[in-house]
Amino acid sequence: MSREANALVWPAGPVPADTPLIRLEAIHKWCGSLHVLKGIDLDLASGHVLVVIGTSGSGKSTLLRCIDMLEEPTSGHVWFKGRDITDVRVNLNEVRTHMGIVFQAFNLFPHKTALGNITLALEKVLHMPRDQARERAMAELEHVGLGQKALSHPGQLSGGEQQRVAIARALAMRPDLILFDEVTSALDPKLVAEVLAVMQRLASEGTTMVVVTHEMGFAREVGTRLVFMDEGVIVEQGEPKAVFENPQDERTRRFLSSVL
Ligand SMILES: Nc1ncnc2c1ncn2[C@@H]1O[C@H](COP(=O)(O)OP(=O)(O)OP(=O)(O)O)[C@@H](O)[C@H]1O
Repeated sequence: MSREANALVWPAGPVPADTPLIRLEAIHKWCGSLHVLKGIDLDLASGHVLVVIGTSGSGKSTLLRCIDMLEEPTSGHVWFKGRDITDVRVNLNEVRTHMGIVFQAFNLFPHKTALGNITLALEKVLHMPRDQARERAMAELEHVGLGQKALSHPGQLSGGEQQRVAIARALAMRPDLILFDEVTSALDPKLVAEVLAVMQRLASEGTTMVVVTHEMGFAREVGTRLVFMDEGVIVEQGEPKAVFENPQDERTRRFLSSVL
């Protein structure tokens, strides 16, 4: 059965107060003969900023993409607000309107303005009337400090500004959480700080976020929970400052001493 043909109603009624926003249960992911995720269990409550750090190729981005099922786990379950979204009856397009994702590549339409890119998403995905969509898009551009650049095209914006437009586009959908997949990795170092500052502001406003990052300062200072991955497993997790100051596992110690 194709998922798009499915019409399981979302969300499935009231969610009990103690249900985690996201629960990953025994997630395995194979890519051909490569065992990329080797049994991931993870709960995330609303309001947290979960930072995922680790060695290159350890499976961080794959883990992130399993959360919104852009990568389908080979086995295991992903629960979102108490519903198992690995269930083939769930319409993933519907689920994804509740989860924003921002990638390393900005994925903006070059022929549309910053405002037009966000308005279009609201019209197409949420079927919002144009005037209302423009109003919300403008508010989100102001939110990320780009109100003055609303009518600029992506080619007229710096990489940092384009990424902030992409963040505003994700915010405009009013998702329950936003996934950030190495969003500063392609940026000129001097533009990284402006994007991280926007993310820090969102965190301080209580936005639930999962952030795959190589920015250790951000991970330590802004994260409320930290996961360290190596070779497809979560080696260590905890409160970020505690993990940075007193890593328990030798692999975490080795990694932190190589990057700090
Ligand atoms: N679709 C795929 N097909 C084949 N191999 C894949 C696929 N997706 C991921 N991999 C492999 O899985 C491993 C984990 O990749 P992933 O991008 O999740 O790691 P990462 O921790 O985010 O790495 P980095 O920090 O370098 O971006 C890598 O060896 C990668 O080459």
